[in-house]
Amino acid sequence: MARAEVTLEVGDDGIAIISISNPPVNALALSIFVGLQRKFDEAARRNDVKAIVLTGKGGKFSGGFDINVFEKIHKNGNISALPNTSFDLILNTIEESEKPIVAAIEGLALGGGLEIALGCHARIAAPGAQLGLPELSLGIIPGGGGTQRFPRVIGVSKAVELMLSSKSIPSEEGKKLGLIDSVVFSKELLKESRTWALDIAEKRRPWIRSLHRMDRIGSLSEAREILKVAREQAKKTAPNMPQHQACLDVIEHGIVHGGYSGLLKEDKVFKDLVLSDTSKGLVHVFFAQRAASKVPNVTDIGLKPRHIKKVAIIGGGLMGSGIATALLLSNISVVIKEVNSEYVLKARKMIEANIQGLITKGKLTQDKAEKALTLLKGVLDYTEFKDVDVVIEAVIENITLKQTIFSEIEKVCPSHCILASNTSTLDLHVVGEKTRSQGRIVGAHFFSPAHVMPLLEIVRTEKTSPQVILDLMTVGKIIKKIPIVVGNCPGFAVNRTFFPYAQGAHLLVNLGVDVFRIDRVISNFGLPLGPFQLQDVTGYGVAIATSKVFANAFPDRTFKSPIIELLLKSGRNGKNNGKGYYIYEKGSRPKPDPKILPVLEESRQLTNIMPGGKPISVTDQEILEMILFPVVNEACRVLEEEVVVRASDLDIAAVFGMSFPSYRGGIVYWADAVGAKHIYSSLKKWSDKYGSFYKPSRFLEERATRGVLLSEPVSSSAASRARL
Ligand SMILES: C[C@H](O)CC(=O)SCCNC(=O)CCNC(=O)[C@H](O)C(C)(C)COP(=O)(O)OP(=O)(O)OC[C@H]1O[C@@H](n2cnc3c(N)ncnc32)[C@H](O)[C@@H]1OP(=O)(O)O
Repeated sequence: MARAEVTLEVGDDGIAIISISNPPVNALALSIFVGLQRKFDEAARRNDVKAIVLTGKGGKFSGGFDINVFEKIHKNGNISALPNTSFDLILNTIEESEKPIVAAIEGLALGGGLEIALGCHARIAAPGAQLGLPELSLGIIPGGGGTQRFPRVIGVSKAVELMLSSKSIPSEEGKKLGLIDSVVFSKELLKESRTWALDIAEKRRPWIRSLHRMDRIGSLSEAREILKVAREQAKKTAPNMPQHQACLDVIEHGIVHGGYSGLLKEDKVFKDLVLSDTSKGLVHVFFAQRAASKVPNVTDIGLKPRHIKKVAIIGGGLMGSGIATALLLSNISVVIKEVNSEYVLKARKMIEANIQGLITKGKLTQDKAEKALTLLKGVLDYTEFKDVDVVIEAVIENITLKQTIFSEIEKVCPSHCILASNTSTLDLHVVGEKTRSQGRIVGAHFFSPAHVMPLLEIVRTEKTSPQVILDLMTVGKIIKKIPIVVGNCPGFAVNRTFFPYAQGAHLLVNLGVDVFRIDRVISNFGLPLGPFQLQDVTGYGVAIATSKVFANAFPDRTFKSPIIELLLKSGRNGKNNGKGYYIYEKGSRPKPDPKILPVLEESRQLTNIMPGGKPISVTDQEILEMILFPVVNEACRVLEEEVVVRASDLDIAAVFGMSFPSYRGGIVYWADAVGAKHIYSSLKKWSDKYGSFYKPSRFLEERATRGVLLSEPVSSSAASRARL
C-alpha cells in the first residue's frame, strides 16, 4: 500500500510544490498534518522559494480530515488525539505565511481539504472538482476554520446553505461564487497555479487572506436574518441533531466578534461535537456504508464488473417505473414491457412524472431529463430482449406469473443476461424453479419510490454466481443506490427485520394505546413517519400482503391485527382515497381523524387482549421500546442465520431502506447503545404479560447473558464462547 506522505519540490522559478499523498482520497491523516507542517516550515525557511503551490497527488486534492481518527476517538474518548490544525497549520503557517500560497485543486477538496485551501491566498481548480464542507453529515461542524472563511469568501447565505446540506459544488460553480479564482484544464493546473503564486509574490495579483475579509458578509442585520431563517429550517429538517444549530451559532459569533474569535469558538464546539452521540452514529454509518460494498467471495476474488448497457423491465407499475427512472437517469437504456399499449403509455407517463418531480425540486436539468427519456422504449413482446444485459421482473407478487416470466426470459435473453426479480417477499428458489439458469437468478429489491429511496437489497441464493452479484452491485452504484447483499429468506433482510415494527404498533393499539400518540413517539425518535401514517402512505394492500407472508413463515411470533380489514370495510383506503388513520387533503398536512376511534374500539373487542379489559398505561419510552425491541429481536435472528454479511449491513438497511435515523447509527448499532441486557429483560417481561410476539430470541438471550455486543460477528462470538 502506498505510504501517506507530503513531498516538497522546488522549481527553477522559485515555486515550491507541496503535494499531499495518501490514497485513495488523500485523507488528512495525523502524519499528513505533521508532514504539511514540516514542508511549509522548510519552504518558509528556504531562500530559493518565493511562493508555494499546495496540491494533492493522484488527481485529488483532499477528501478531508481522516475520519478513522474520529472513530478511534469515539472508542477511546481521547479528544487530545485531535491536532491543533486550525491555528497551527491553517492560520499561522498557511494564511499568515510570508510567502504566498496557492491551492491547486483537482478531483475533490472536501472538509478539512477545502478548509486548508480556504487558508491559501488563491485557489485554482481543474474542471469538475467537488468542493464542499460535508462535516455536518458526520455530526460535527467544520473544525479547520470553515465556519469563518467560507462565509467570508462566498457570502453568508450560500455558505450556510452548503454547510447545512453538506452538499458539494463543482469548480465551475465555485468560480461563479468566488471560491475558485480560476478554472483551468487539468494539464494546465500546476503551471497556472505556479504563475498565480508568482504573480501574488510580485504584487501583480492581490494577496488575499480570507479570514480578514468582510466584503462578502454584508450587514450584521442581513446576516442575522439569513441565520434566523436557517435556524427555523434546521429545526424542521434536523430536529434531533445539535450540529446544525451549533454551526449557525459559530458563524454568527464570528460575524459579531471577528474571525479570530470565531475560530476559537469553532474549535471548542467542534471538539465537543466530535464526542457527541450524533457524531458517533453518523461516523458509524459512514464506515458501515463502505463496508457493505465489500462482500467476501464476490468483491475479493478478482472479478471485474461487466458493462451493463441495456436493461429490460417487466411490468411498468409503480415499482417498474421507479426502477426505470433510476436507470434512465444514469444513462442506461431501458426497455419496459407491458401487457398492452395502454399500460405502456401509463408507465411512460409515470416515468415522465417522476422525472418532472426531480426537475421541480431542482435536482435535474431539463436537458438531462430529455436525454434520459430518449433512452426509454416501451414494448409488448420479447423482441427487444435479445441483447439486454439485465432483466428486472417487477410484476405483482404472484408466484405462478413470476415462474412463467422467468422460464420465458431464460429462452429469449442472451446467456450472459442477469435474471432479476424485484419481489419483496417471494422465495427466489421458487421464482426460478422452472429455469435451468439458477446461477443467473437474483433478487433486486428496490424500495418505493424506487427512483428516490437509496437502498437496493440484492438477494442471492446459494446458486447465484458471484459475477451476477458483482454486476448488480455495480449497476446499483451507477444508479446511485446503496447496495447490500443478503440471503434468501422470507422478507429477506429488510422486510424480515422490520415486520414486527408495524405489528408491534398494532399490538399496542389493541392493548389500548392511542394511534396518534404512537406515531408522535416514533417521529420524535426520528423516523419521518410513524407506523400508521406510513401504512396510509404505502397502501393497505402492501400491509395485508406482507403480514400474510410473515404469518405463514413465523406464526409463533405474528400478531394478527384486524384494524386494516376494518378500515377497508369502513371505506378507508389510506392516502389513496384521502382517508385512512389520517385525512389527506390537497395543500394541507395530514390530519389525525378521530372518526377512526370506533374502528379501533371494534378491533380491541375482537382481539380482546387488554388486561382486565382496560387500556394499558405506558410511558412514551415504553411505547418506543415495545415497537423497536421486537425489531431488534428479529434482527438478532437475521444475524444468527447469517442472512447479512455483517451486522452493520442491517444498520445500512435500516437507515436507507426504512429511514431509521442515521444519527442513531442504524438498528443494531442503536440496540448495542441501549444494551442487549435491557432489551432482553424488557422483552421477557412483555412476553410473560402479552404473549409470544415479544419472546426473546435465543441469540439475544445468549448475547445479553454473556454481555457480548449484538454487532459482534457470529463466528467470533462462537469463538469467544469456545474460549470461555
Ligand atoms: C476538521 C475538518 O473540518 C473535519 C473533516 O474534514 S471531516 C471529513 C470531511 N470529509 C468528508 O466527509 C468526505 C468523506 N468522503 C466521501 O464523501 C467520499 O469517500 C469521497 C467523495 C471522498 C470519495 O467517494 P468514493 O470515490 O465513492 O469512494 P469511497 O468508497 O467513499 O471512499 C474510498 C475510500 O476512502 C475512504 N475515505 C474517504 N474519505 C475519507 C476520509 N475523509 N477519511 C478517511 N477515509 C476516507 C473510505 O472509507 C474508503 O475506504 P475503503 O476503500 O477502505 O472502504
